[in-house]
Amino acid sequence: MKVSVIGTGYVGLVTGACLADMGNDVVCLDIDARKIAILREGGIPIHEPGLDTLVQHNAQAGRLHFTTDAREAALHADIHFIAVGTPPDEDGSADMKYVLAAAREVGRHMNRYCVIVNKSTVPVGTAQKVRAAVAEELAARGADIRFSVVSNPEFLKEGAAIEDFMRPDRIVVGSDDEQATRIMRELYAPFERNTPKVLVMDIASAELTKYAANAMLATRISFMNEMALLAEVLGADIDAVRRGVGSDPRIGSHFLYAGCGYGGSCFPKDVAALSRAAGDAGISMGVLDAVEAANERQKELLIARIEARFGHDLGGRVFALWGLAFKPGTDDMREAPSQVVVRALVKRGATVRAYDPVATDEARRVLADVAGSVEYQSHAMDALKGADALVVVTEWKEFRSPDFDHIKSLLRKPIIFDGRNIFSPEAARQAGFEYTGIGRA
Ligand SMILES: NC(=O)c1ccc[n+]([C@@H]2O[C@H](COP(=O)([O-])OP(=O)(O)OC[C@H]3O[C@@H](n4cnc5c(N)ncnc54)[C@H](O)[C@@H]3O)[C@@H](O)[C@H]2O)c1
Ligand SMILES: O=c1ccn([C@@H]2O[C@H](COP(=O)(O)OP(=O)(O)O[C@H]3O[C@H](CO)[C@@H](O)[C@H](O)[C@H]3O)[C@@H](O)[C@H]2O)c(=O)[nH]1
Repeated sequence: MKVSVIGTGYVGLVTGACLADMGNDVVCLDIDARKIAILREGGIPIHEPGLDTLVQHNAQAGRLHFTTDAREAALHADIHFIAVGTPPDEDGSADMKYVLAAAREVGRHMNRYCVIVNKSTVPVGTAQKVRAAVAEELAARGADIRFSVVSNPEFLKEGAAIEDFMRPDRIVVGSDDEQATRIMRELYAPFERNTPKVLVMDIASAELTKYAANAMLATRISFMNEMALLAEVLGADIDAVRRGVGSDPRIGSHFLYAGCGYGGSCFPKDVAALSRAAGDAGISMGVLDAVEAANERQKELLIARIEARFGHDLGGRVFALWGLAFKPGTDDMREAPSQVVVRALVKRGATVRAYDPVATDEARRVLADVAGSVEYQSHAMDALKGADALVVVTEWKEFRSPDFDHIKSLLRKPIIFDGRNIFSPEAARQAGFEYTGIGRA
């Protein structure tokens, strides 16, 4: 099928590459000429395992093209995916300006019936706004062309995006139009060879499903983070509690890991946007507000621990920081807890010696305001030299099998603050470390 993907960011690029790999003829559009130039030259602008090969393979096969020309994309496709950003507005609500601009581009140039698919995470009611924007553009040029708008939220996780897209748990399609539903079913038919995956529902329910899923996952994390604080005080171990709780199939074992808070481009903004939308609809969502508040507190936890150990004034101290990305497997720094930790350490006078396997360039850009006090290292061990303590913020695999003797020989003091509970407290203590995890006595 002929597809255009509007917005070649994280979701757009994964969607475009995967749909091309399934045999569709895909044009990816972006207003960012730099991104498109990188893609045309065979590079990719983000770090996502396997994505470079998938993009190159499909581009070479002639199924995946990149353009900044909205007209070219509009004329090419029968299905247009809108996958642009929906960042938080000043009041926390989702900013729809990119989605509506993308819709207008389609309306301005389309020349035949098409399905416009909203893949961006958008509040309930957006499909109607998209429809109105497209209709306005058609009317402005006196064109009488039929089109359908459907909602098809994306559930992929960064770091596992291709696997998530290609082996979905479910594909949610919100549609009130039989022709559009048929086209979407046909597009996703390759995923349904063994089990049905497409859940067709009304548009409002599809739009809300996306926010409800992210809010539920964020709630689990904040719940476990609060439980971790309690476990510490009561002398319990949150990791044992996690295993005990998660083995109940009604609860399940995923997304129960306590740590130094959730980050990323989705949970923080989507929880805030849902709470805001609920407020606008006259519903107060106390649970969601508590989820947010608990996460803000959790991101400050490592600093509180460091202060309790070293005092408020950290002038002259050096901290080794392992992990900058908001989670392993990505170079994404959006809302990363590391940003809170680094800025707080620097504010108190410390120097940060940071290492991340892939996010250093992104971190340099995002943390430019504290550049003078952050030294980026190319190897994990180099970050430790002469540091007062090791602070673990992201649980990259390469940190998981530590040579404690080596770490100890490089640090000025054998102290570890483990913000992701990746080390065994017993092993660390046996090796002579002062070890502090999250929710572990
Ligand atoms: N990142 C994720 O893991 C993820 C997962 C599921 C859903 N989502 C949702 O998907 C949407 C996109 O997220 P993302 O992380 O891919 O965003 P992103 O910021 O990485 O990319 C958005 C892209 O859209 C482009 N763009 C903006 N306006 C445009 C226009 N009018 N025409 C063409 N291109 C335009 C931007 O230049 C940018 O490259 C958001 O609503 C997000 O909440 C994200
Ligand atoms: O048990 C856990 C699991 C995750 N996290 C943190 O939660 C954040 C988000 O992690 P994850 O959900 O794996 O990453 P995202 O790529 O942001 O994916 C989420 O957000 C996407 C965008 O909406 C959705 O599509 C995905 O389904 C949803 O998992 C990260 O900071 C993790 O460190 C925890 O603290 N504990």
